[in-house]
Amino acid sequence: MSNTPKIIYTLTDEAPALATHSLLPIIAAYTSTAGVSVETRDISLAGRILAQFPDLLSDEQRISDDLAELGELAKTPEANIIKLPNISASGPQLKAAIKELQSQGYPLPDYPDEPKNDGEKAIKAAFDKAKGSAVNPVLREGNSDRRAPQSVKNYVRKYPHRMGEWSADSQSHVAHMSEGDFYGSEQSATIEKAGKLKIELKQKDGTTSVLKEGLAVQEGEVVDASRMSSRRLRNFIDSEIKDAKKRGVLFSLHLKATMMKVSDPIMFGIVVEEFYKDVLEKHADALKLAGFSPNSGIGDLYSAIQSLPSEQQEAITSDIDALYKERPPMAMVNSHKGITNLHVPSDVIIDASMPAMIRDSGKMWGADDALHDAKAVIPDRCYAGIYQVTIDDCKKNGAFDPTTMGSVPNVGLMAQKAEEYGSHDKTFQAAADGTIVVTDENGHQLFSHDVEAGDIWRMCQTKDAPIQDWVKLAVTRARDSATPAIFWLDANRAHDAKLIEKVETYLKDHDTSGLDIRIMSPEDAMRFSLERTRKGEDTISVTGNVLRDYLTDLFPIMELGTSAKMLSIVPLMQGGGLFETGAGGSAPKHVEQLLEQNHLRWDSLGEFLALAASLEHLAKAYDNAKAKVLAKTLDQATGEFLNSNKSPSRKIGEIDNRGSHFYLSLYWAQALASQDEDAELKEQFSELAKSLEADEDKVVKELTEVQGKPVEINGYYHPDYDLTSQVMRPSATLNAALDALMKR
Ligand SMILES: NC(=O)C1=CN([C@@H]2O[C@H](COP(=O)(O)OP(=O)(O)OC[C@H]3O[C@@H](n4cnc5c(N)ncnc54)[C@H](OP(=O)(O)O)[C@@H]3O)[C@@H](O)[C@H]2O)C=CC1
Ligand SMILES: O=C(O)CCC(=O)C(=O)O
Ligand SMILES: [Mg+2]
Repeated sequence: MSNTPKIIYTLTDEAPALATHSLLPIIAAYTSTAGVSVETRDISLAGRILAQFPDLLSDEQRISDDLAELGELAKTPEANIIKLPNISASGPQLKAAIKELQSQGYPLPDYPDEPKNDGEKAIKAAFDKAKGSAVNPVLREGNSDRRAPQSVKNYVRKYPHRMGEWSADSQSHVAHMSEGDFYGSEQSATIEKAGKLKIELKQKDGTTSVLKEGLAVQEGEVVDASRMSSRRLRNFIDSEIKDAKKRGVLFSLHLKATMMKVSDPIMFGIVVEEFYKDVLEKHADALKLAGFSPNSGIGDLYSAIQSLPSEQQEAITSDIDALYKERPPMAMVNSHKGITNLHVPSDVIIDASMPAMIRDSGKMWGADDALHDAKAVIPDRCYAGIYQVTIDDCKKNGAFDPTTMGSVPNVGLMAQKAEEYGSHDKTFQAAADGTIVVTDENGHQLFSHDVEAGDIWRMCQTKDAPIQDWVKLAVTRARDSATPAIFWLDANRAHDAKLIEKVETYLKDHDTSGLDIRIMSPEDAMRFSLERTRKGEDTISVTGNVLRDYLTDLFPIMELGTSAKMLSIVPLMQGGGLFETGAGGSAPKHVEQLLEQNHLRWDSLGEFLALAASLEHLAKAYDNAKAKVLAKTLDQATGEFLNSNKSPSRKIGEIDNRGSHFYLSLYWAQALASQDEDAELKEQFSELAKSLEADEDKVVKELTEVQGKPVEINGYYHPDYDLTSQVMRPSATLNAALDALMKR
């Protein structure tokens, strides 16, 4: 253990990155009083891209690979990382970020969609390291513990968010495949002896190609493989488009093209091809020439065709407009701007999009700017059913009531790239008809799937140590909060059946006397948890990686209005701590509002909660009494902050993110001034508390009077740092007070 206590605060993207410019100076000033240093590391999309190309950049432009460094740090006991949400870039976002960096003078190459030689292949591979969910799997060397603290539940009971009303005759529903999907084809095995696996495609024509070899597996780890038939997916989409039209409901698609960065963009592309089939077939040659890629969404068509003659552009766009009349109405991301559900693969991300629909009466926005019932297409069956169960419950019992409902915290298996979310380097689209087989070093065959050209095949790994740690975490949580804990595992699914064996074994390692721990299929577990939650009872969900992601948006969004109010801890397996902020994303819409009106509605509650947990961890690890006092008083300040309802408003002229930071610092200083555990802190903060109290009106005025006008920060993915700081720190009075604290 090194001697200097250190917290690493991550610099990310969009709204959380903007908020950091205002919050970090407060955190740095307060923690400096306990001898804690706060260092930043850049894991933003722009930073991740630049770190890939050191040789192309000048000395001033070159930056270190902070993500790689943090990935290593996460494997050590010293790790104390506060991780804010970052962009998990889809193809279009990655290209936009590259373009912006090029325009700022960074000599980066273009993204080669179809690399033609080894040089281009290397460039694509470098960019792809920054693509999709590139950060979280690297840092998550532990399982996840996400919950709504009692203070937050109390706040919501006092200031409940709005929930849309549900009607029993809602036509909204989930549509999933009934055959040919990943669920139906899964094969699973537990590895008996460490070794190496090989994945091959044995083509019908007799040739064999190696897709991957030397894939290391550990003893006791669970591996599985499954296949999504592209033909069956196409058939399914075709019939669901017709069904949506017949029922008069919106057509919407819910995937996770960011986290599942290889398989889901392909599935997204197939849906785009089916929905716009007639137009895409009619103009196939022109669109090929223009470089349109369906996997990037129909938005890509509109940019690609710019290179075509204008008559051809018009012919294509008017055919699309005509097609919309034939097709079912589409769920919209932004009806004013004509952005549909199929525009960009990262616009509709299932973990957040399904809960938002369920919170809003089961409806989504149509092109007419009104809410309508919708068909939510979630092709694979592994997890689709949980949303249908929730919809059925709302139809029967009405919307959930945030003032009375219980809570569903989550203990999620995610360490060491567990399950589907670690499958990208083992996901392939079959180049030809044949069989994909997996064999070990002795030639023993583990899995075999017949595939047709275009099918998606993927393999997942779930290591044994993370499973043991997950079971332990579940038992600890159940004990600490005296709450039933349910393992959401489906005995009829090959992978889950293997996990059930392990869970049953590892539960015996712990004292579970008096605890209510059960294993249920996801749908039964959902029914059980919803029934309890309606009665105000809490139920811990213990799930794999995907359900961890889905449930930690679904329940917080119903219970708290947003997953930003979650406490999200990752106890790292080597003893360090990773403190994630909230469970949601980087809120691009919030950036838009800041740029247009200088108002940032981002709620940093997740950051406050994470910081308190990080300080508490640090206090224990370094036996630092002052850090302990800081953690305790920050908790009190957060309680007061919630109680006084100083969360950012959505309205111009009222306190926004920056105002909420001021109030947190005021309450934190007051709590430090009132405590008697540390006289030095008491003295330092008494003075600050007094000056902040005296200046409250002045600071709030300085923070709100700047609103209502557009601001410029010179970039979206890579804004100017100093300019952004100026925008985010408009109160000279608050800045001076913090400077004075730092100088002491
Ligand atoms: N951990 C991570 O790093 C994660 C990253 N992402 C990434 O974030 C980006 C955007 O994803 P998206 O699915 O749109 O989800 P977001 O969570 O960013 O946004 C959905 C909506 O949730 C609300 N919201 C989210 N966070 C806050 C907050 N702190 N305060 C107030 N409201 C909040 C906002 O609602 P309203 O507009 O009504 O205010 C927002 O528009 C993507 O690039 C995605 O890959 C997504 C999830 C996790
Ligand atoms: O890493 C990502 O892309 C998203 C992560 C996420 O949604 C989550 O962990 O809840
Ligand atoms: Mg999520």
